[in-house]
Amino acid sequence: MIKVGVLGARGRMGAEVCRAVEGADDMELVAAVDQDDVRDPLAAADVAVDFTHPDAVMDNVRWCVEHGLHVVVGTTGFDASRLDTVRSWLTAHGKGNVLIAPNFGIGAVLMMHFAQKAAPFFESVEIIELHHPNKADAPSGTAHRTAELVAAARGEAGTGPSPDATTAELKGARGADVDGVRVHAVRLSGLIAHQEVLLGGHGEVLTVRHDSMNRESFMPGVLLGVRSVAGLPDRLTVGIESLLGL
Ligand SMILES: NC(=O)C1=CN([C@@H]2O[C@H](COP(=O)(O)OP(=O)(O)OC[C@H]3O[C@@H](n4cnc5c(N)ncnc54)[C@H](O)[C@@H]3O)[C@@H](O)[C@H]2O)C=CC1
Ligand SMILES: O=C(O)C1=N[C@H](C(=O)O)C[C@H](O)C1
Repeated sequence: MIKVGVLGARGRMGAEVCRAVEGADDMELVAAVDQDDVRDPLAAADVAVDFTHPDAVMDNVRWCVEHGLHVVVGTTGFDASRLDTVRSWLTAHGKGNVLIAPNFGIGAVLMMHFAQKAAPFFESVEIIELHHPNKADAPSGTAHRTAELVAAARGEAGTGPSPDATTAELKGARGADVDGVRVHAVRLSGLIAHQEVLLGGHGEVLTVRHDSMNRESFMPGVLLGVRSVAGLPDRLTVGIESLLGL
């Protein structure tokens, strides 16, 4: 039986995780913690799951690593510097692994994988992510990671930069620049989480799109992460691609 604690338990995702854990035959929910709650009940867990806020997640991960817990992190906002900081905490503390994934949706992970494979074959690649208007960060962690993966694949293949003749731009019109890939963020009532990767070539456009229709869709990936984190080969794993054999 895997004992699970949830950080952000009263949030949109955290509440979904609590339900999923309580519905899993091989898991027990031992702690459900939210803002201003004491974290001590988490010490009874084998695995902590964090779906909080980019401004809160680092202190939560630090606390969990210091208490020897495995941590599954869905909260976004991780850059290379934050990942290096987590690595330093893991080096200082011998127990526990950390799995950080900007998206636990199986379809979304496949979208990122397909985009990474296709990107070197097209002259232009841009990303449009679309989310509910209650989202705190932009662009999304998924779009940021997709852009990083696309840029790395294009770099390895020697694919040049996407052509862009823009010389007069209203600030923000061309979106964010992530490793040379333009990322555009839409915030719209009625949406949950959606992303399109647009790949343009000579006389053709390939669109890779994923739609998360509800937050339950992320749970198979989250539960896979909870079941897998203890046995991962590295102390820190980013993304669940390796858990899916990609
Ligand atoms: N990796 C993935 O598959 C997914 C990641 N996310 C990410 O998860 C995060 C949360 O998203 P939502 O659940 O929609 O947000 P939300 O705002 O609905 O929930 C966040 C919860 O965390 C709580 N919280 C804030 N600071 C805290 C702290 N220091 N300790 C404990 N709890 C704290 C809040 O009170 C709130 O209940 C965001 O970063 C979002 O981008 C969201 C969906 C899927
Ligand atoms: O805030 C959300 O809702 C989501 N956040 C994650 C991200 O920033 O990529 C994952 C998914 O897009 C939903």
